[in-house]
Amino acid sequence: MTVPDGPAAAGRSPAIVISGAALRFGDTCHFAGLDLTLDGGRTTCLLGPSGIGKTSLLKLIAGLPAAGLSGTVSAGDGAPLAGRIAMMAQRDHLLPWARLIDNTMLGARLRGEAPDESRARAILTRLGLGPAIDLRPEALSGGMRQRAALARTLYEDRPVVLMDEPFSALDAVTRHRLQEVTARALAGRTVLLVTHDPAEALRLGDRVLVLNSRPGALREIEVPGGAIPRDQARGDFAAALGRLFESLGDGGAQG
Ligand SMILES: Nc1ncnc2c1ncn2[C@@H]1O[C@H](COP(=O)(O)OP(=O)(O)OP(=O)(O)O)[C@@H](O)[C@H]1O
Repeated sequence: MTVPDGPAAAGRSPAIVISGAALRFGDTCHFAGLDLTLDGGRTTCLLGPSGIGKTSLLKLIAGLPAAGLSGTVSAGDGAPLAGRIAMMAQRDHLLPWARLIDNTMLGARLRGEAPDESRARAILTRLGLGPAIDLRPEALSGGMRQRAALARTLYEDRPVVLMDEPFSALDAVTRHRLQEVTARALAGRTVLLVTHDPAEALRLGDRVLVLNSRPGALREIEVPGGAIPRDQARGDFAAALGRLFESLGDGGAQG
């Protein structure tokens, strides 16, 4: 079987409204008063210096408790967000004793649902992990483990997907190919993707935002034209890349 591109519920991928988000530890404020709406059914890429609070923002949206973090998050359609979000964290969180295919279907098992092995196989094959389906995590390379975590996230088939540097451990060719596979699989969903790779953000993002070192300040970067994943050979891609590097270089400060 094949993996369908985009969600069956593409039209039901809600906007996400974040209000008054803050990350503070004692006298240190990483961001405060941050308001952001993620467009429903579209991909937003978030960049910013290490330690600025990008992962924390993902945790806030996912409803994961974390020290120092506050703010409200709601769905634009007014329905609860619980059960509608899949998150791919920086750490793969693979169970060491479980085969790759069982790690992929872990969420279903934990929820007491019947796992769909043929769908899991199709996703793993599409991510280039077909030959590794029966291996345990100790036998996987770092890049394979990251693809395993990606497979588990895609298997969840949620309308809202949060991804924290999902391709950071991959070689350039595999990264490029999996950006395409992932973009197709997530088309029509509400996606927030954190990355340190400016070209990746411009390939995949309907919107590209930089979280800067002035607490709570987000800067939106004008994106190039073209369908996602965008063609890096376009002239306006290089221009957008220049703007994005400039923004990252000055801490994302608003000009
Ligand atoms: N318990 C804590 N006490 C003090 N500071 C903390 C604590 N937990 C997290 N932090 C700080 O919160 C900040 C935000 O962390 P976060 O992981 O969200 O950043 P990030 O932008 O995702 O970083 P990276 O790009 O390196 O992944 C970091 O500077 C971190 O040091």
